[in-house]
Amino acid sequence: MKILSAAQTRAADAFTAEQENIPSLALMERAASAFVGWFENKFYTNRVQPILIFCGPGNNGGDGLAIARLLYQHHYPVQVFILPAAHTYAPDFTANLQRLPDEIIKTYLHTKTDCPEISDKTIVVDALFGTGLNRPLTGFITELITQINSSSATVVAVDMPSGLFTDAHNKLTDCIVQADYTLSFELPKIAFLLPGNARYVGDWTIVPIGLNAEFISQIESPYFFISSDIPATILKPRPKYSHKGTFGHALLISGSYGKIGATVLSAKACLRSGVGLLTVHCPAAGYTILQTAVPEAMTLTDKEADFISELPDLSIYNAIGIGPGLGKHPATRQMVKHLLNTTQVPLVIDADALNIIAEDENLKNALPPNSILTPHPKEFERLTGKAENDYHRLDLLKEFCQKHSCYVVLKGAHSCIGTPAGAYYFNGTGNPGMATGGTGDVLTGIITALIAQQYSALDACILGVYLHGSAGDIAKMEMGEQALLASDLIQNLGKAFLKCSYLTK
Ligand SMILES: NC(=O)C1=CN([C@@H]2O[C@H](COP(=O)(O)OP(=O)(O)OC[C@H]3O[C@@H](n4cnc5c(N)ncnc54)[C@H](O)[C@@H]3O)[C@@H](O)[C@H]2O)[C@H](O)CC1
Ligand SMILES: [K+]
Repeated sequence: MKILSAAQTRAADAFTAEQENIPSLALMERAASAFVGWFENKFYTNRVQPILIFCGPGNNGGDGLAIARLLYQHHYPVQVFILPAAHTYAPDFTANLQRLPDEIIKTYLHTKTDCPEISDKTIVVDALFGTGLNRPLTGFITELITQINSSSATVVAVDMPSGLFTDAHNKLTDCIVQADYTLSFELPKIAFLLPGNARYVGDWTIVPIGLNAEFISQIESPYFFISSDIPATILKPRPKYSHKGTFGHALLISGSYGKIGATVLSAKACLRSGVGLLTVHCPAAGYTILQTAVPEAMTLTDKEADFISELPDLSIYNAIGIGPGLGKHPATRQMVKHLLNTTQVPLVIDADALNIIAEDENLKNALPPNSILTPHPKEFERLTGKAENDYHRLDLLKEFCQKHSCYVVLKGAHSCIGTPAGAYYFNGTGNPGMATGGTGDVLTGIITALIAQQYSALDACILGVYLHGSAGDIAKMEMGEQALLASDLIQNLGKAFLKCSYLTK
């Protein structure tokens, strides 16, 4: 699914209104009724809690007024608070103000003293500003927002938490609504996918309002959100007359003393992701562990007991994953250097292999084209230097991928894949239960298996992060978040593949 900027969203809005002959007021009504549908589902038993709806002067405020009318018609106790307009109110705002039933109490807010008390039991609907925000909020509005944020009310933002830019950096000092929920229209916003904005956006949901699909498919955007639509088109069925040679032979270079568990996790994930054959090269100390824990994998041992110092013959492998549990012994560093200088097979690089590469500019420049790097934010910082903010980090991601012709999976709540073409793909699956040791090793195994099966680097990254998160979500349904282990992801990879394959039908 494409992610549009604020300006592109406005264009899609205008195009839909014009081409489909839908007045913008009708589009606003769709948005309001989609909001109310979601709201009733969420708070359906509740006709007692007062609902305070704060409306700004633009179309976001217009949504708020339409929402107030619809909720009132559904017998919710709503009150409306209206900000003054600097110049004029948006036409659809005015139209909805005229349609507001007289029974709804409406208050114009001019100064802080006009602001209502916001008790714990209240639901606040934030319809102050949406995608039209064009500068940080100032003056009396910030006092109102501070009051909303310091209350214990449940805060629901319409389209955007007010004060948050849709696609640009906010300063830490900007005044922004801290919503518990954000209900947004048609497509996710970039701002929802960045870790620094989590405290403003809360739990976000997208509802369709029927913007013109053709227009959206034609518009150029470097940003994509991975929901089931993309992976379902990528996943390839296994042909009837296939054999293990059809699905590639992967090599996993992994492990050091005390970290053979990472190798086991990565190897199992690789095997559970459809690879034809897997060979693991590990320190000699890992031999019995691997042969026992992962009998399906062939095991090659290093001459060293506790770390990896040498490379096997690489000529028979069509995918190489390196890094989980590797350690940074000087001999291991040499091995990594040797690998980068001798192979043209794209690599899947994780953990200490990334750290070793980060410490040597020559190694970064030696990355085989189309390699895939899977850093967490700290490893990414070692590779590129410190980012000033989330948007700057996206710039660094793009620069790195372009400079080194590689793909980077920047891991996080919405893992972001950067590509050499300058695109960004944000993942939509996964949950906080996956923030536990070993889940990264599992991802390396999955992506390595997909590369071995001849998926392109981009498809392997997209399908890999999606299945990884989906396996986590399936595991969460059984055991919640706290008890979730990396092994549970492996256990549920089969179900994640099945779920994805049903969507391809
Ligand atoms: N996306 C869609 O398809 C639909 C969106 N809808 C809703 O419309 C808003 C966007 O509305 P817009 O009128 O463009 O902008 P806002 O309401 O967010 O605000 C514009 C309003 O505010 C003034 N302003 C901007 N920044 C500031 C500031 N820092 N301080 C004070 N005032 C500011 C600006 O000058 C305007 O007067 C979108 O989010 C949806 O909620 C449609 O309802 C349905 C279709
Ligand atoms: K809002």
